[in-house]
Amino acid sequence: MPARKNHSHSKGKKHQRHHQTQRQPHQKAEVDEVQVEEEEEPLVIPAFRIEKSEIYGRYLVANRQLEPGELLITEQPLAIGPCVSGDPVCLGCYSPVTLDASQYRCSACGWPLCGSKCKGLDTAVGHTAAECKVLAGRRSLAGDLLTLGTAPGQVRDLYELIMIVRILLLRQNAPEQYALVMRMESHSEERRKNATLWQHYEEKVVQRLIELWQMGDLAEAQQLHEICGILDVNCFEIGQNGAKARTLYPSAFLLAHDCSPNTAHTDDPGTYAILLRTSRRVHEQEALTLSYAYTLQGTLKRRSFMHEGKLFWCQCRRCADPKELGTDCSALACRSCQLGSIRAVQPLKQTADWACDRCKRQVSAQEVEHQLDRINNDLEAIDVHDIPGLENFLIRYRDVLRPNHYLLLSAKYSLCQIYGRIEGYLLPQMQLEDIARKERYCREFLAIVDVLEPGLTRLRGLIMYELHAPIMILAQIAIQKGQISAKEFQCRIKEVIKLLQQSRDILKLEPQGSNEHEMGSAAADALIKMGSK
Ligand SMILES: C[S@@+](CC[C@H](N)C(=O)[O-])C[C@H]1O[C@@H](n2cnc3c(N)ncnc32)[C@H](O)[C@@H]1O
Repeated sequence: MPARKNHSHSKGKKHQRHHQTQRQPHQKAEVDEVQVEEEEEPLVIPAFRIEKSEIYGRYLVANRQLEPGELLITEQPLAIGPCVSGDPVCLGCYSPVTLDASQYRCSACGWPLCGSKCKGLDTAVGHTAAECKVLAGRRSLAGDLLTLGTAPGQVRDLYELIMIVRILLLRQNAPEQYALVMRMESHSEERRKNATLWQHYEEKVVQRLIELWQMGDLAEAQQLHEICGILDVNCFEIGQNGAKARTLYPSAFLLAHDCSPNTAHTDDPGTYAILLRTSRRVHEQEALTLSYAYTLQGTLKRRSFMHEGKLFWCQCRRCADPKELGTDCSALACRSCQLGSIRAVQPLKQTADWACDRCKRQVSAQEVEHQLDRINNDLEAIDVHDIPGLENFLIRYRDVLRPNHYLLLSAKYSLCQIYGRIEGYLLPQMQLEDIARKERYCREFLAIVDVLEPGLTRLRGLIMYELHAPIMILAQIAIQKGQISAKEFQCRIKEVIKLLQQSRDILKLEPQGSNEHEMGSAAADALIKMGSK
């Protein structure tokens, strides 16, 4: 299943899988002024510049109209490390590992690695000799504790320290890179006011590194808190083909957030470089935006995620709209009148009551939040390959949530991906009604993604690929049975071709070697077989 790519610490949910100018790659984003050099050099207007505002802080603005798909930034990470998820990964390449005794481990520090030939051994983006020395010196406090019997929380806490140690090593070994990291926003002052958050990092990171790991010579407490803040605010979550890491990039961190953004990014599985493109047309003077949160979540959830991790309340057009740009993807069914929809009346006020648009019954935001958490837990408890389980989930909540609700869409997206792909439900084995259901779910999902992540976005590319197959099969069956005319058949085939073309054009932007790129190639092959370009 393709992994979701989100800016920073958006939590990976099972059922939600789902800055460069025209000039050179790796160019710095500091392009405030256009330099006129030699007379014969054509004047190149950089695609964007850095601005500063009271609301956003530093952010990037388009210097001219940008067309969909323009490559704006491609740059290597300043720092990379395991995500804060608790899932053990190889310190060299971030692919999943186990904690059992048979797992290959680094002979010096004892941390699990994918194998002796891991591509990330002794590279700047993997397990370096300097890091190994630090960890080997604390083997009994770190690597040796990573066993099957270790509590998941403790595993998570140990992995969390890796990226912090790597940044401290930058300070010693690459001071310029360290300085770039330390220029990033940490929101330390606001974080300090949140006693629970501050105490968490004080215990889990600061005291551990200074007192237990005896690393006080590399950083004081204040700096460690600063680094924790920088990581929470600026990290990207990346990874391809099962690998998962978090990264800091020298200029991509400057993009402001929007819940329906105008850029999309992906990462190179070999180098972990980010590739950031416009996903749709961006007008001159428009801010360049990406989404720090998963876009297929409701306003209540997205806003609290941003507030917790990034320390701001999003006020974007989508957040301000009770119907979320017309998608209505947070609406609940009213239990009282059974007719109306319950929505946030003042979505920018996080704790304001929600109300039914018919009978006006009010529900507190807290009650809504609890209800959504319960439903989300139900969904998370279902295996992603459990088709009957997911279908039952849709039945159980169809009278509780409105049809476009993000939790229903999440289940539908999982179903779109597994119908046709798992034993018992492979396309030739599927009942006609199941094929038709796959088509319906794909269409419903695509209609929402078209609004929330319009243009050249991976999610659109993936779902369009999923959608082409059921349309094609059902059209073939229908013409064979004489249920549709040749004209109608042609019309459906035209739609299939259009879906495959768009899917190919989007997914070919994904890096070579990624599952998404493979799917783009499959779309291209299917088009060739159909005699189309
Ligand atoms: C990754 S940083 C972006 C760069 C940052 N503005 C700077 O000057 O370093 C994220 C921070 O930018 C600010 N920010 C980004 N998007 C915002 C938005 N839509 N509304 C308010 N603040 C935003 C918040 O302070 C957030 O914590």
